[in-house]
Amino acid sequence: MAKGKNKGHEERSNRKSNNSRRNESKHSLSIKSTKTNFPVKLAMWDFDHCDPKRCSGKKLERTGLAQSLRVGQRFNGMVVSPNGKRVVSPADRETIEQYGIAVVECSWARLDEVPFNKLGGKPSNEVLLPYLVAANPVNYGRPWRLNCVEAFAACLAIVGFKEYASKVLEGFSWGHAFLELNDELLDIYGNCTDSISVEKAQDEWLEKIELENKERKEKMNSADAWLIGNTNRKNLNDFDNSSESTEDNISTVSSADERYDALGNLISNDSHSLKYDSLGNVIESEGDALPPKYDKLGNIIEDN
Ligand SMILES: C[S@@+](CC[C@H](N)C(=O)[O-])C[C@H]1O[C@@H](n2cnc3c(N)ncnc32)[C@H](O)[C@@H]1O
Repeated sequence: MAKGKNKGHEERSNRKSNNSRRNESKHSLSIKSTKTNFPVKLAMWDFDHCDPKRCSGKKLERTGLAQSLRVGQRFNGMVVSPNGKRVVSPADRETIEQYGIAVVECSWARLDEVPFNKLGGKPSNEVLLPYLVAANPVNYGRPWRLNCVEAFAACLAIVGFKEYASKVLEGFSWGHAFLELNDELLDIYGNCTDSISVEKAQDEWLEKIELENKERKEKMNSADAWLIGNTNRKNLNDFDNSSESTEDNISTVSSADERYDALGNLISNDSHSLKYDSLGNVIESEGDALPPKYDKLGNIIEDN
């Protein structure tokens, strides 16, 4: 089992002398994908928070596609991280070609344990990903909460390396679904010029799917009204002991659980409506609420 280099990073870093830290930074500049011929350098700071069997970052490391970095180890490429202050854009292509991409392999629930400012990337290269929907089995259908391999793939596709994006996802049985689910959006972002235009495209997309969700909700409400009419009929039927019942129909419509793909299409329909807490964890709730609104970090800003 490959151990994350940054497990208990603080105890270790206290023991290190300043000199050895300086040497480590110099050493990092020579990182390359030595085991594979993958044309872009992929790296990660791994905090060992996740189950190694389900961890996409560790899998990439095992197959030689990604390399592990130590906290403080310098990395001059793009750092895709929840600490980013702008979104990645096609303008970052050259940096990626030259220096690569790094991600932070950690748990979404333990972001506060990650020393983002000490990792070793250039602050100006720290970027967020724009709105995209996860296809991995842990967070399927959730916006913004991509896993490490999806984050690498998204970044590669946005800067115009779609083929490399497919290649990095190849080892994952669900990998192709990530590019399919986000195909149109990735093309839209890929045709932008800079971070500002990617954010604008994202906001327009979000407005579009919000409008579609509202329309869908209105349609569902009118379907409910129609079924209430039928309930009256059911009461009459009860009188004459008829076996026909509309109950099943009513519960199907009024407790629909909505999860959407990047196009705003319904992708799952369980027995409850989904709501998320600020970490993106699902909390169950009764009723047919609209999906919540998120900020660019995936935090809920308006819970419908
Ligand atoms: C929190 S970890 C979870 C990793 C997961 N355990 C796995 O198996 O890959 C996912 C990492 O991907 C990157 N990432 C995913 N979605 C992102 C987004 N919307 N913005 C910025 N970085 C993102 C970040 O580096 C983040 O730390």
